Amino acid sequence: CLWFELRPLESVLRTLLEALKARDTNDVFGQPVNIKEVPDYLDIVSHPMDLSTMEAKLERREYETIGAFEADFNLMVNNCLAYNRKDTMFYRAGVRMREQGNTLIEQARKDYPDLD
Ligand SMILES: CCOC(=O)c1ccc2c(c1)NC(=O)[C@@H](C)N2
Repeated sequence: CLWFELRPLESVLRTLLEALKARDTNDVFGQPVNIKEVPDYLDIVSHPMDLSTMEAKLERREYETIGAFEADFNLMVNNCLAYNRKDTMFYRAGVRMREQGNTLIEQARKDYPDLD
């Protein structure tokens, strides 16, 4: 439809974001980490990132390329792997999200090289 043609990047990133949300089955990446619940989080993570924040940035057209979107995705995953111990559900969810997300994002970069 016309919308996709006028803003192909926004359309591709929205589709990517929905696919990432669908793979977040434990819903650990959907919202910012709750600092009241995890008081030492900011001692270790200087730049928090989550899928809802990425969605807000997308809506505000803050991503100019697929690569810029990928950078926030990597930040989100690396924060998770840095904060959580290896023997936690959170850490395993981070490894799985990294694997599944990288596959989705790299495919989008191949399908839409002019958007990267
Ligand atoms: C209601 C308590 O929620 C949490 O403790 C919590 C909730 C979500 C989390 C998280 C912790 N830690 C994380 O590293 C990221 C990936 N997600």
